[in-house]
Amino acid sequence: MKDLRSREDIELLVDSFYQKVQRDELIGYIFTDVAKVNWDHHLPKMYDFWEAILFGQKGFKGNPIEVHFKLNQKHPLLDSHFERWKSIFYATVDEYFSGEYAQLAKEKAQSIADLMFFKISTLGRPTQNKK
Ligand code: HEM
Repeated sequence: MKDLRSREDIELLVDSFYQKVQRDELIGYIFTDVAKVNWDHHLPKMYDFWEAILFGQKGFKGNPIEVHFKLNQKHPLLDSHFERWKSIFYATVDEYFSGEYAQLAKEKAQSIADLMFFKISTLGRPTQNKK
């Protein structure tokens, strides 16, 4: 199996990840019904995000903490949601890629997800962030 090395690889990973996310019974509706995500807009943004995280490219413009903070106010994001997000992400990486960068993608996803949940649950609305 090949490693995750190019923009094309990231596109495959991100497209496949969000296809699974949309169909997921625990978190899918947050994307499709709560946030009503415009995928034509969101997917290219996520390609840029992962290209920045993994390969240091400069294309990503956004404020993920702010976006999820607002989303959490609309609909509480729980620890269980983040755990599911991570497990789908890891499974998708492992389905297509293996190697140093595949490993890095999973480690970065974990640390960003955990930090994001920590910030949301401590600075956001603490009483709503119980499991
Ligand atoms: C249960 C967990 C999560 C949920 C429900 C969630 C949901 C969302 C939603 C609804 C958006 C806005 C999409 C749009 O309308 O354009 C978004 C944006 C985004 N998400 Fe998440 N997300 C989660 C976890 C994560 C994690 C762990 C990461 C990173 C590792 C991440 C990275 C991003 C980025 C980079 C954006 C774009 C931010 C921007 O536009 O500035 N998300 N997410």
